[in-house]
Amino acid sequence: MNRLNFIELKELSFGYTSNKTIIKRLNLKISKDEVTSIVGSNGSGKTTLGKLMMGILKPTIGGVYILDEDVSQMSLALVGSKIGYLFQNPEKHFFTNTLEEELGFILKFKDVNELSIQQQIDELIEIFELNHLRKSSPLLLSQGEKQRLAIATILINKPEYLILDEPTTGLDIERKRELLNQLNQLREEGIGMTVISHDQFIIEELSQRVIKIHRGEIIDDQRN
Ligand SMILES: Nc1ncnc2c1ncn2[C@@H]1O[C@H](COP(=O)(O)OP(=O)(O)OP(=O)(O)O)[C@@H](O)[C@H]1O
Repeated sequence: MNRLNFIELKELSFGYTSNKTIIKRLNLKISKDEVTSIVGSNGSGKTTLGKLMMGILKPTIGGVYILDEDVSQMSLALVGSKIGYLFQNPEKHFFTNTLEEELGFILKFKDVNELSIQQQIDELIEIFELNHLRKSSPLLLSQGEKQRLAIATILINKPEYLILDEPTTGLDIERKRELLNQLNQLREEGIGMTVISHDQFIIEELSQRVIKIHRGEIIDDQRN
């Protein structure tokens, strides 16, 4: 397997305040060819790590590199064109009145014509089985529908890689299976993924590599 490093962390350290280090000198290479799960107990630093990987948070020491490019030198929009980030709370993604508007929003700011916007919206609505909800308010959807819409809004930007923070929160086993199928389909299309999760089902079914974090340090790194 070609394990080209997609994301690399070098001596990465971070604290929200100067007196408490949350991420401690992490060194890690993440390949696009396998799904990587990041696991660990509450408060171990998983979400913080995900936000550092996206450049949403800035390291105190060390750095994050996407395909050898220093994330601190990249705009959030540029990082966002390469990596789609699913927030722990999918509602953080929504700010329009209907599901269709939500999906088309980003494309309106790019040089994309109306017909192409509509085609891309229709395609994602089909994949994520949201057709009956086109005119619904994103905030009124069920948890599973919100997760699917949030992932669809990320995919419309055509990222090469996804970082998914707790993608199965609030989903029953049937909805988890549906999401798993959709994520596996994306993998087959060549989209890489890191999944931050407590959910044993999604970790076991989706990932080939499991990294365990404890108090901001890697304490285990296993491949299936
Ligand atoms: N904005 C913030 N300001 C200050 N401290 C924070 C902030 N966000 C998180 N923390 C602290 O950083 C530590 C790591 O939090 P983080 O959310 O990264 O953990 P986590 O492993 O994702 O937890 P969980 O599994 O509960 O989501 C915790 O002690 C948390 O209280």
